[in-house]
Amino acid sequence: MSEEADHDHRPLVLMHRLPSFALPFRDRLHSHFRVLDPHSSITAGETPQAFLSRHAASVQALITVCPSPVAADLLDLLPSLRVVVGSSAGVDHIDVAECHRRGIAVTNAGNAFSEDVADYAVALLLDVLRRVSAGNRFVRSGSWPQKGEYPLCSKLGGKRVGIVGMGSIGSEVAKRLAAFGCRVAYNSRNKKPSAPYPYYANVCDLAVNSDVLVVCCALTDKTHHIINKDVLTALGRDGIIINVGRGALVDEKELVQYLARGEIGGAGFDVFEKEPEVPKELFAMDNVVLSPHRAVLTPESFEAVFEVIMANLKAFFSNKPLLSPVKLE
Ligand SMILES: O=CC(=O)O
Repeated sequence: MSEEADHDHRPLVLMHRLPSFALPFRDRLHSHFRVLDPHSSITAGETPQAFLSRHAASVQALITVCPSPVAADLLDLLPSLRVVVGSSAGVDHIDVAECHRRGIAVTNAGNAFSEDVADYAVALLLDVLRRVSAGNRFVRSGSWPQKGEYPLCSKLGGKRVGIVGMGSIGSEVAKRLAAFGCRVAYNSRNKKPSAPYPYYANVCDLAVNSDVLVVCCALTDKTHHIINKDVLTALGRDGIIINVGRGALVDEKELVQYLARGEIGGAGFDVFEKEPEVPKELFAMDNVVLSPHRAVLTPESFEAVFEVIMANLKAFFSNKPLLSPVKLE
């Protein structure tokens, strides 16, 4: 770093492995913080590890992007780190317990993505039920009208939708689907006084009473494979699974087999257990809609998340309450 930077007392913020489309935000951070960005500051031939050890000692804040892991090995390189500012809603890539053990605060994207993710969940569900993508393929392949009648699809209104995770994304999904005339119920760690829908403490009970499950809870040790064999069996052969949370919320291997055997009616995935790997069996299934983890990605969401990042950083360095702190489970 330059001598000038040595006399600059603004906190040093490391932007860790940010995708190139997030880089314009770097310039806007400059007004309040010194910004260390390996993308543009790394010396030719230097490894990211070597770059970090050169600058790490004074880094006080880390802006991180999912799924880049933040765990003990990275934290060991950053002895002055005081806050990890997550740019995603999910923080399963951050070892929150380890951060808290070291006295490092953690924040996430708060509600910045909730509306866009909820829109996307509805889009996937509509697509699976009404076969929009499948119809698109049918027409483009020249099958219409040569290959006979296109099969009937199914109406959204009136469906019993079980929402797994009634956080800010879940409540936006509920609001939208209630407006479509769906009967919404939910499962969450706790009953939410603010959610005017039937609550099921057990996901299997929710599945038995649902035509569709929309999965949008946080991935933790407790929710890993929350959608398992028992839940799929309870949902039944006409049931539909939409996952906009994290791949590992669903036992993907089981779900693929249930779909292959016709024991689940359809699925919409924005996330996968080992993304970007997608089980090949899904490619041939017309009752499945696949998406490359894009539910959050709109310019509007990006602007909103930048505001949240900035607000968290400013609050942290002026000893004010954080906007979206992540607490230990
Ligand atoms: O997947 C994206 C997020 O967690 O914000």
